[in-house]
Order: sequence, then C-alpha cells, then structure tokens
Amino acid sequence: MIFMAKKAFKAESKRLLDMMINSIYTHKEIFLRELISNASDALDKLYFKSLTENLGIERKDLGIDLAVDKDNRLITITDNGIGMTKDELENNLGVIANSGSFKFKNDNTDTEKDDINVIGQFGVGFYSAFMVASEVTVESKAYGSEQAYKWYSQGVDGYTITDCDKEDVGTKITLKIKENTEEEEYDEYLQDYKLRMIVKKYSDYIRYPIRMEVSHQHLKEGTENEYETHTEIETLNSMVPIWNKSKSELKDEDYNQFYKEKFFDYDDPIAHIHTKAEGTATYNALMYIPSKAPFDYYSKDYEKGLQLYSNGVLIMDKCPDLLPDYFSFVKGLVDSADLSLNISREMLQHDRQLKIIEKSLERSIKNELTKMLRNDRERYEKFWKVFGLQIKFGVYNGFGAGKELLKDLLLFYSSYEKKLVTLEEYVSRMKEDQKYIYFASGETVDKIDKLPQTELVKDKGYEILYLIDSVDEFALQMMVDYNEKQFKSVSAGDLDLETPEEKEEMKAKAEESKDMFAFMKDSLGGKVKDVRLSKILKSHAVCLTSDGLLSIEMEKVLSQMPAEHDAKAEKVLEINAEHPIYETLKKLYETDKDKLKTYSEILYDQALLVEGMPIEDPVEYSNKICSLMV
Ligand SMILES: Nc1ncnc2c1ncn2[C@@H]1O[C@H](COP(=O)(O)OP(=O)(O)OP(=O)(O)O)[C@@H](O)[C@H]1O
Repeated sequence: MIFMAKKAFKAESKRLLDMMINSIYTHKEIFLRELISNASDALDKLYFKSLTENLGIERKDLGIDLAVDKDNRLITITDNGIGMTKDELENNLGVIANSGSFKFKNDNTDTEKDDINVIGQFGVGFYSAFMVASEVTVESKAYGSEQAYKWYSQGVDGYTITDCDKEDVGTKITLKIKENTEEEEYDEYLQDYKLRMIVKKYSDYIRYPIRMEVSHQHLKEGTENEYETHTEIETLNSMVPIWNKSKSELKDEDYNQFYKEKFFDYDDPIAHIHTKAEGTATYNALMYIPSKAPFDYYSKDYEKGLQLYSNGVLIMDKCPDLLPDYFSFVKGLVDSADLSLNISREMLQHDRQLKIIEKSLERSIKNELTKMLRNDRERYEKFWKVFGLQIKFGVYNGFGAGKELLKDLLLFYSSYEKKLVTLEEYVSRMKEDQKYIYFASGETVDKIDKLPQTELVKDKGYEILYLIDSVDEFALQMMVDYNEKQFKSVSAGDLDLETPEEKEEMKAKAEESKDMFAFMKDSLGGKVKDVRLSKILKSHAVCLTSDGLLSIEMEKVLSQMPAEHDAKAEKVLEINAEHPIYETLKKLYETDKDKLKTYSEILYDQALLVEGMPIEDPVEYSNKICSLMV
C-alpha cells in the first residue's frame, strides 16, 4: 500500500472553503459553469501555447466532454487542455483563492484578444464543486509531461495528490454527487436534461464544443408502439455567440430568431440594436425592442434588465443597472470582458463600469428610436402605441433628469395634422406671432376637440396638442419649454390672444361687471377662486380654467391616487361676454339676485360637465334645470 500524505488546506483556506460551499453562491447549479469555464481556460491556454510555439494543435482538436454515471452518482468533466503538473495541482487547487488563470492573463497581456479569452480570475470557482459533490477527483496530465497526477478531496478535511495513469493530456474532473437531503435534491444533477439545461443557460457561448452522450427514444422500425433507446454524442452549446458575429453576417431573420428563442416571445421584435464599443467601456451588446409589452409591464412586478455576460459566460440574468427606467422595455444582453466581478460572479464590484455601459447603451437605444422616427414613422408609431407612455413617464420621473434625452422622442396628437406629431414638427409650423406651444387635456381626442377652450385658439389658426394620457400634462410641466417655446394650456385662462383694442374693451367690461362677478363667486361658496370674463371662449357660454400650477386635468389624475386625493386646482369660472347669457346675468343682478345665485350654480355645474368632471349634486342640478323648463 502506498502511503498517501493527506495535506490540509491552508488554515484560512479551510474557512474560505467552508464559506464557499455554504454561502458564496446562491445557485448550486453554477458549479458546472465554473468547471466548464476552467476547462475552457485550459483549452485556451493550450491553444495559445500552440500558436506561440507552433505545436500544430488546432482549435477543432479541442473540446470538453461531460459524462454521467447515474448508478455510481458520478459526473465527469474532461478537457484536452493544458493540464496541470503536480506543482500546479498543489498550488492551484490546494490554495484557495490562487488563480493560475489570473497569473496567465497577467503574463500575457499583450496578446491578441481573439486568441485568448481566459475567464478565471479569483481562484475559487473550482471549489463550488463541493456544493454538489461529496468527493472531487482531478486527474491531470500537463502538456509535455509524461506523468499524470490525481488530486482527491472530500472537502474541508484536505486533499491528497498521487501519481496516476492517464493517457491523454488534459484534465478529468470527477464529482461524486451528494445524496439527496430534505432541503436539496442532488439527484437532478445526474439527469441529462438538467445538465443540458445548465450548459445552455450559462455556457452556451463557450468557444469549444461541450459534448455529452444523449439518449433519445425512437419508435422501433416495423412496430407501432415499441420504442428503442438510441444514444449519440451531441454538442450542447451553440459556441459562437451571435453578438460576436459581424452585422454583415447576420440577417434580420437571424436576429429575430435568436430573440424569440432567447426571450421567449412569439412575435418578432420591432427593432434590434447590435452595437460594439471600445474605449472607456469595451462590450458587445445585442438589444431588442419588443413589439408587445409584457402583461405586467406597467406594474411594479415587472423587472427590467439585460443579461450580462463576461466573455460569453452568463453572469447575471437581469442586470437592472444596465438600463434606465425609461427604456426598461428593452430586452437583450451585454457581453463585456472588462467587468470586475466579485468572487461569486453574482454581483458586480464596481457599478462605475456598469454606469459607463448604461450611458452608452442609453445613447444607442435613443439613436435607434430617433432613426426609426425619422425613417420609418409607421413602425415608430407602433412602438409609441406600446411604450410611449413609458417615455412620457421618463420625462416626468426623476425630476425631469431624462427630459433632454427624451424630448424629441415624444409624440402628441395634433389638432391641425389630425395625427401624432413631434414637438419639433409642431415648432417648425408655429406662426410668426405664436408665442406658445398650446395643449389641451381630456379623456379622448374627440372630447378635447369639442372643448370650448380650444375654439378660439383653433380659430386663430394655432395648432393644439391633445393630451389624453394622465401623465402628459405632468411631463410637459416638467419640461417647462421645448427649444425655448413655453407650453401653454388652452385652459390657462390668459392666453394673450387678444389685440390691444380687444384688451381695452375687455377691461372696461370686466370693470363694469366686477360686482356681479363678486356676487356670483360668493354664491358658489368657495368652489371657485374667481368668476371672470373669458378671454378664450368664442361661441360657448362658460368654461372652467385654472390659476396656478395644478390644472383641472391634473386634479382629475391626482384624485385617482389615494395619497394625494385632496390636491385641488384653483378653478376659475369664465363667462363669455359675447354670449346672450351674459346680458341675462347682468339683468338678474339688477332685478333678481336669488335667481342669479341659482344660475351661477347651474353654470358652474355645466362647466364641470363640459370638463368631464363629476358634479357634486346631480339631483339638485337636474331639479334646477327642470324648474327652468316648466
Ligand atoms: N480543467 C483545468 N485544467 C487546467 N487547469 C485548471 C483546470 N481547472 C482549474 N485549473 C487551475 O486551477 C486554478 C484555480 O481554479 P479556480 O476555478 O478555483 O479559479 P479560477 O478559474 O482561476 O478563478 P475563478 O474563481 O474566477 O473561477 C485555475 O486558475 C487554473 O490554473
């Protein structure tokens, strides 16, 4: 019997290993990602050696094999890479947090990126094997060595290294999978389908084939219901990430196909964005704008984020830091080699890098949308219909931080064009004497079109933007102006549309009716801030406008939110001096103040109805109208 000295892991390594097994990773399944990444690194190293020393080994000769032996609860991962000498086994696997790969990368910094793609950097990934295995055996033969060695460990106790027989160069790692416990079902790691799924999920873009013997059931020839099992070696991974291919190699169908498979959508996306960046941040990104919003998109359950890869290995499935909220609908992935990951690869160390990438992606998305808006309006409007609301929220949220970026992506319905227009288009059509960008709010385009307040502005030949989403007015208020043109609600009361003569005339009339309006205001018992002569009505008798920042439309929106239900607009009841009702009111002020009080109440309720607001007492209102009729 050969005496095998069992070596203990270094003291601090012991604690680290314990921590490793129990707490660094949240998903046990990543052990396979780590071991495959190590194998891929070992293949890269050998390939690199072959290139630099002319060994004649080609990429196609290199690969990784997975095998499962269910009966003995074993999984093996074999690579024909660079292998490890006895010393390397000792140093790389006996000292936790000692990365041979990191050293290799540092020693070869001037190498062409494409030739070398080494993943490891911390020297801990290997130990994740102990999350699922009770015993780990590593048999390795280094390139150029005659002798192979076996490293064996059952975990924290330590490890042994002995000579062993191994014909081929490379490394074979055997895991003895733990028995099931109450909390954890380890058996599933012995299932073909589970291993395939894990490989697909995390290691699909490893550049070497990951092969496994897979069994399929076939109908036995000449029979109707007898099946036979047929096994074959399959390559599980796609190897070349589509995002690493050049754009000229790819057609729309390729992009769409990839999107549908990867992001489980039945429909083609509206657009894809494929970008590469080098410099402050180096990455490849492939992003998509879906054609439909996910069912939970406008709810708090929706999680934004892009997949994050480091050298083709999945690090995070939904990295929220890569997308600003206003582009949260974007799906896709980013692959970057220069992320500084923390040991578990589950969290990223510096969000500074992510911030740089986010800013750069944000620009790419904005550019794509701008291009679509300019060159394919129909498609953009399709996008707008689904995600426009999010863009408008983006203008409003964060105290308007996104408004500069987003202002040219906005679309609103135009009274003049009778379709959606951009602010740029609106401003380019503004009349010479037009000071403001006018807007009117309401429930639907039709209802807004009939609002008394819009009549005079339209008559002047000015275009009005019709705002039908509750966030619209808030967004415009946050913007304040667009290219120095201020926004003005047609319900703002003072639109400054009159000629100087008209102004004089109004002033005289207002003076003459001052007392009457004061009486009417009192009659309404504090419901309005003021009763005034209208400067904006043309043929209609009355309307409501508001003073101050909160418009009537905003009050409506806020009243639907429980927390802010008592925010009220400062309402002004406006009376049209050109309407016959004005003379009637004047007469009543002289002759019958009680009736004037009733009329004031009716007119106020009518103005509310026109505005689409509820009236306080509909029965009372109806009674008042009826008594006028009989
Ligand atoms: N299959 C293998 N073939 C050759 N060397 C290997 C193999 N697996 C591991 N090694 C060596 O062991 C070292 C430690 O591996 P480990 O997975 O713990 O860390 P790493 O891959 O360097 O970094 P990370 O913690 O980021 O995974 C590697 O750097 C590598 O030198």
